[in-house]
Amino acid sequence: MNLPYAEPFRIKMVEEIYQSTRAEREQWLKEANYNLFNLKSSHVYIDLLTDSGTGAMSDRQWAALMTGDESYAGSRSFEQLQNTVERITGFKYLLPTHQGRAAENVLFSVLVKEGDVVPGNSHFDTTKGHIEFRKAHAIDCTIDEAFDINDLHPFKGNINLEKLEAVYKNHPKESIPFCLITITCNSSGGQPVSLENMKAVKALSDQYGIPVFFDSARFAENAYFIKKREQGQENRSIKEICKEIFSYGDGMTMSSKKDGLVNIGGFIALNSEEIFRKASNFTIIYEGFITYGGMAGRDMAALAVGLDEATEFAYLESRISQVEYLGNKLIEYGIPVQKPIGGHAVFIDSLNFLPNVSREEYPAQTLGLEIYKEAGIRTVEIGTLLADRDPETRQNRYPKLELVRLAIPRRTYTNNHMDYIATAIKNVYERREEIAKGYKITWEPEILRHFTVQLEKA
Ligand SMILES: Cc1ncc(COP(=O)(O)O)c(/C=N/[C@@H](Cc2ccccc2)C(=O)O)c1O
Repeated sequence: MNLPYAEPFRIKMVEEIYQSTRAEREQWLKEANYNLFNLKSSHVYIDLLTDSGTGAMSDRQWAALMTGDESYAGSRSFEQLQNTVERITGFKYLLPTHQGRAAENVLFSVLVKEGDVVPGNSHFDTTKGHIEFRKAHAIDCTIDEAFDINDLHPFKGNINLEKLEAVYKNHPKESIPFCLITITCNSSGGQPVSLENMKAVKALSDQYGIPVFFDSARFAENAYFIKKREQGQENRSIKEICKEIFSYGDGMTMSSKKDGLVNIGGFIALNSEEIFRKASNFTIIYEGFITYGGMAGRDMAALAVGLDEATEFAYLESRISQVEYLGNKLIEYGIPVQKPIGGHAVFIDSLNFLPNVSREEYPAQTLGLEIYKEAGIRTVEIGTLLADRDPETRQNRYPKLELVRLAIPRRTYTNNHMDYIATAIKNVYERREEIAKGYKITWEPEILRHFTVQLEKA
């Protein structure tokens, strides 16, 4: 009999988590203005709000913390990180930042100006926010299959080359600073981009003289899907595939809080010395000197180890199998989810789940609140709230998919927790007809409203 899969690690430290009653949770939601970001972590039993910075570090990463070099300039830890980034990505120049959106802020301060357009697959919230904040426009060229949750296309993060070429033809080259490929594609459900598509995007972009950058938050998970799903890749190592991925780009931004396996950190990595020099000035203004950029030496040391661990097949097989385990349980219960299951999260289609809640009353947010009430599980809305209002018309932008994301932190929960989550969602699904009213906004900020929006029952 074949031996079953099991984690390639054992647990050496645990952190207590707390159960609560439904009555307590209903009160806490009211106090939180029905925004799950406002809950105290001690009021959350299983936290699926994000996979960003919420994973567990390894013993070797904790050991690396003790060796951190906190020198202001020329830190040994920076050198370790720089060598690791170059070895994995091939990019020569490195600028650390305190997290991913800081890397976007620095790089876009150099490359993005008012009136520009930035095509790509689906840009995620802070990335789009940093483009629109500069009065530029993000253009989503994702393949149409990505928006049919039942279509089993293996690479739903792919860019439609006709859509991309139309952008290149309809806008002057000077107003297209770069094409951005997000790997994996968070907004379409943690869906990967194939090597073939990356290669074709790079060739088309070279033809029009447009640079290509990667938003690389979950690049290792993308490489895993390439190895498992793309013809001819099955015998290559994750690290070999990563090197080829980045060979199709001119640079990258990175939120190390995901596939860096650390709790804080980000970076920019580039081949262009000119862009590096210009971005260095903004790093000094916004983040810190260019050999630490808002990160402590110890965090850079832990990140150097984390990047090596995150690009190992055994770890990725374990991490992604757990997400798939939860996704398959929900599919077994008949719950509408984005398929194939994403790399870092399971995404529930709230429009199919709650047909009686109108889009104007934020069905995905409504479902997330019901799941919390049911079992103390925190999720996040990836739908109209996250999509923000149109910068010009200030009208709600209704995305094709109205999703509740169950983001699974790395090396943190067991499959018992996955079973608990699946049962809780099944319970809500069985009473979905009773849920007919959603929520309305009582206050929201100008941009990136989903983090701080305040709501009340409609
Ligand atoms: C593809 C991609 N590119 C850049 C960044 C910015 O990186 P950073 O500034 O956060 O380090 C992110 C952040 N993604 C977080 C954001 C979030 C959303 C909801 C709840 C909590 C957090 C998430 O998906 O969970 C990302 O996904």
